[in-house]
Amino acid sequence: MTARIIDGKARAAALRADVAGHVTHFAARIGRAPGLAVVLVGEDPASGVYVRSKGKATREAGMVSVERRLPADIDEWALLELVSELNADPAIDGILVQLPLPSQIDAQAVIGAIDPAKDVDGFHPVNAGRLATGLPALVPCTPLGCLMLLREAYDGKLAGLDAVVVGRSNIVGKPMAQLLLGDSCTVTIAHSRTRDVAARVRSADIVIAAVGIPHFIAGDWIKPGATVIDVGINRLPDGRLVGDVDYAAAVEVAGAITPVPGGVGPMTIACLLRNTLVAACRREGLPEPDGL
Ligand SMILES: NC(=O)C1=CN([C@@H]2O[C@H](COP(=O)(O)OP(=O)(O)OC[C@H]3O[C@@H](n4cnc5c(N)ncnc54)[C@H](OP(=O)(O)O)[C@@H]3O)[C@@H](O)[C@H]2O)C=CC1
Ligand SMILES: Nc1nc(=O)c2c([nH]1)NC[C@@H]1CN(c3ccc(C(=O)N[C@@H](CCC(=O)O)C(=O)O)cc3)C=[N+]21
Ligand SMILES: [Mg+2]
Repeated sequence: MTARIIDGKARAAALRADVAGHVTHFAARIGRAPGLAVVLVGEDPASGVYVRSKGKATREAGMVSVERRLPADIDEWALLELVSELNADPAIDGILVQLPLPSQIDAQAVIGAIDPAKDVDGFHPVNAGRLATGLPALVPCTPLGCLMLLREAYDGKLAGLDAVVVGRSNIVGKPMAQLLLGDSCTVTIAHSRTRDVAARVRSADIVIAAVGIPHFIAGDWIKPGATVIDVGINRLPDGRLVGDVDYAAAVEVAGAITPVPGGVGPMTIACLLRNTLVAACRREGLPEPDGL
């Protein structure tokens, strides 16, 4: 049996179209479109590509896109100054500071300086705490996109499933585990000190791979019929983009699997637009857009 391929690109296009519809209503009601500011420090070419594609997607959804570029050697206070300027700007509903940041800058200090109401990445400790305690939050885009794909794959019935999240970063692994717990999965978080990752993965109905190592998850680790969500984005020396899962092997065992590219990545960008719309509605006192 070969796995069903989960088409993240198509699901993301549908979400972006839904967001665009809500943006039209927002603009008619409020007299302006939601605004997203993306801050890029330095000239990392891969980051430059993401920032440009985010800007294009933002404009296509009818929102205002603001790009602020700072040189790589800037000091932390200059970045904090820019963040407070964006916090105070009424036309800006969402602020994303592209990570990673150069080593002279304390990323936690910068994230902590963003107004939690504009923190569309969901990285601020206030949003992480709200997610962990079940309060309304801005939820990190990549895990939210994964959850949307899973809810669709299981027709909303995730309760009681065994999920293993490989990776415990603040931006992917930890919030992913919180979201799965919120949908009543039994959640295991594996990381670099886990004694037998393969055994954990073999027991899972749902596998989330967020490690950053190509082919880390072997095909014979996958329980037959399991759903595999591959968050990894790894550039090989030959230029190919691959995930963290040995896709060719896993696709023969899994019940459903996300490809790279075309899986989680496009969902991340669509969820960023979704979060910007949600932040804008909350800031303007409008009801939450439904169906997103
Ligand atoms: N598709 C998308 O939209 C996005 C994709 N990504 C991609 O997802 C991947 C993960 O990103 P991110 O969470 O930021 O990465 P981090 O490097 O922050 O975290 C990697 C995690 O993997 C764990 N890990 C490393 N080696 C092993 C090992 N041998 N066994 C088990 N666990 C291990 C680490 O454990 P420990 O904590 O112990 O060090 C850590 O928790 C990357 O490929 C990244 O490019 C990221 C964001 C968005
Ligand atoms: N503050 C912050 N927030 C982020 O969300 C953030 C970040 N910093 N730093 C970098 C990572 C990475 N990330 C991706 C988003 C989309 C794709 C994506 O759309 N990928 C396409 C392929 C793109 C290509 O071909 O290069 C796909 O998987 O199909 C990938 C990676 C967001 N990140
Ligand atoms: Mg780490």
